[in-house]
Amino acid sequence: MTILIKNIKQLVQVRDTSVAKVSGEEMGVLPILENAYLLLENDKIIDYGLMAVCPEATTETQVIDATGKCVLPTWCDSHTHLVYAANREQEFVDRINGLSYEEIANKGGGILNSVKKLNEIPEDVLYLESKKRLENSIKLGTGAIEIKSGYGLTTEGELKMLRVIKKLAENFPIKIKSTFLAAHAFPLEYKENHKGYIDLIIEEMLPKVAQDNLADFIDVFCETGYFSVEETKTIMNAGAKYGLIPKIHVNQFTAIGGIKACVEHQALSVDHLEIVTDEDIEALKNSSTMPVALPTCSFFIQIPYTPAREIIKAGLPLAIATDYNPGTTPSGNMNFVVATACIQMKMTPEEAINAATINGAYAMGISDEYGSITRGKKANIMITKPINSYYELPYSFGDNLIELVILNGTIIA
Ligand SMILES: N=CN[C@@H](CCC(=O)O)C(=O)O
Ligand SMILES: [Zn+2]
Repeated sequence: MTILIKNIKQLVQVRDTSVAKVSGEEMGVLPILENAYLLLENDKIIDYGLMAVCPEATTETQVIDATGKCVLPTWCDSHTHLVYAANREQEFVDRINGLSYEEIANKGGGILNSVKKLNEIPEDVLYLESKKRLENSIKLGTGAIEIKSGYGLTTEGELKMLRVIKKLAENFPIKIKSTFLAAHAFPLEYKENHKGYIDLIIEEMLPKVAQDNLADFIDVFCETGYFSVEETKTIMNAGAKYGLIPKIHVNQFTAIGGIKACVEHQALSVDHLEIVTDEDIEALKNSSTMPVALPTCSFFIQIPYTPAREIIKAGLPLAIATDYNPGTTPSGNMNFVVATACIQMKMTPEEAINAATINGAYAMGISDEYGSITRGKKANIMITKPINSYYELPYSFGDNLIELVILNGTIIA
């Protein structure tokens, strides 16, 4: 199957030479071609260039006229919890009425609320609920996504979540990476017995996850009141024995030295970073760990935004992702993430789009195949509605400007 997209107003994030990620000042550079064409063959990007040298379409070629429209690589959403049983809208109202995330968690809400519901829901219903969310994310332009477990906190519950993620990966054309997050919270019965729960993760859950090949990454909620830095290290070490690379929730509410530990354990990414110290920034310099900001989480639960300007000024890369989950971010809309990054974190549209594409792909270990318009990469692209320029993506926040999504060279939505 060959698709030729013609008359593209702006072909965005075009890179002749693939880069793994962009850092510091490079983040402000977003290569574009104006009045361009893009040629896709089967599941790959074959060619692109200016309309002046656009190839002739054969009779088998499907031609799409993108006059007035922009074409971009699909979003790479590197941090989600989209497999969950039910919404938590009561907590949303509790927060409006003055309770904090911590106070809600202490009342039995928060993660443990989702855990109870997850362990009650049948696996097929969990799949159907999750599938709807994934379909919606795809419609909004997401073409690669990471999904975590972490609402089971029992062996069966965690495996159930991971099996659902695996089934989504088998049934949908979107690229899915899976993360084992049993260390998301301590179940009530282990509140005073941290070692007991960590032993359960390491001795019972991890071998089963590995045996059934259910995860690519391992995650821990490294935070005051959740998993300490020492506990996080123990779990990262255990995961490493099964080849699971760490991608860690850290510095959401407090800075406790977790970032340095993650870097020392070659974490692929450190995610959240709403609270960042100079030591954290130093630890990230010259490392291969991608900082990941989750701006719509900050928006929804009204906590500080990740200091993007400080991170970029230090020469570091930055990715942005949704954090799609029922507690802190009930939205999988990467367009809104890009807009929030620009509006609240003062990222330029160029920086935000780099953060949501090539750097997001890096944070899932897939930037050799996803995250830019590069010959040989996967044909995962999106076409906007007619717009003045790609600036309108963050500018028209709240509108869906994505008209067409193509995944693996097939028109999806
Ligand atoms: N902070 C930890 N985990 C999720 C929230 C989980 C929940 O509240 O259900 C997050 O990334 O924001
Ligand atoms: Zn998260």
